[in-house]
Amino acid sequence: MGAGKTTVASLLGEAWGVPVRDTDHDIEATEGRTISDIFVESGEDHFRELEVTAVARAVTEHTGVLALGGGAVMRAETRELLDDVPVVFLRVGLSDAVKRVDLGIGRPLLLGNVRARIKALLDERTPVYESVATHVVDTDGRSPDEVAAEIQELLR
Ligand SMILES: Nc1ncnc2c1ncn2[C@@H]1O[C@H](COP(=O)(O)OP(=O)(O)OP(=O)(O)O)[C@@H](O)[C@H]1O
Ligand SMILES: O=C(O)C1=C[C@@H](O)[C@@H](O)[C@H](O)C1
Ligand SMILES: [Mg+2]
Repeated sequence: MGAGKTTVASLLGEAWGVPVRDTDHDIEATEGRTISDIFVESGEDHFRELEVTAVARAVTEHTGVLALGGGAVMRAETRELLDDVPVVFLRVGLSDAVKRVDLGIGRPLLLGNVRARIKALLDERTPVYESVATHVVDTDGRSPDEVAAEIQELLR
């Protein structure tokens, strides 16, 4: 969270003239409720089920840039769906992530101590992100435009 997936996907879509999708947005549109409400009303496990379906649908229907939710690749089913496509891991360190997530509002997994929650998630997830990624781009201290430019070079 706060790595810039949504922001950078949108910049890449503009640069390449291709459609952009974001599975978090797809889930909110299909459900007619926010991610926060889904977590509170139905729980994280239910959100993860919706997320697998959303990624499967996007991978089938969509050609262009796809931004995932921050926890999507923690599910093996989702990782398998990404086997045949380039996957960019936007790496962010604790301090830049904390600055970017605006107290964690709208990000239910960050409720409580935002810094501690991000640290725990980064520790748990970084090896998985690295294993799924075909490309890794550092985002600390760099603007979204700089990050998007590096990805354009990598995927040229
Ligand atoms: N490289 C960057 N430098 C500074 N701010 C950034 C950068 N990338 C994104 N941001 C800002 O950080 C915030 C979070 O970005 P964004 O929503 O794109 O992250 P995300 O990875 O999609 O998060 P989530 O996993 O919650 O969907 C936004 O306000 C965005 O403008
Ligand atoms: O990192 C996560 O687990 C999440 C990230 C967001 O993109 C949303 O998918 C949701 O807030 C959960
Ligand atoms: Mg996002």
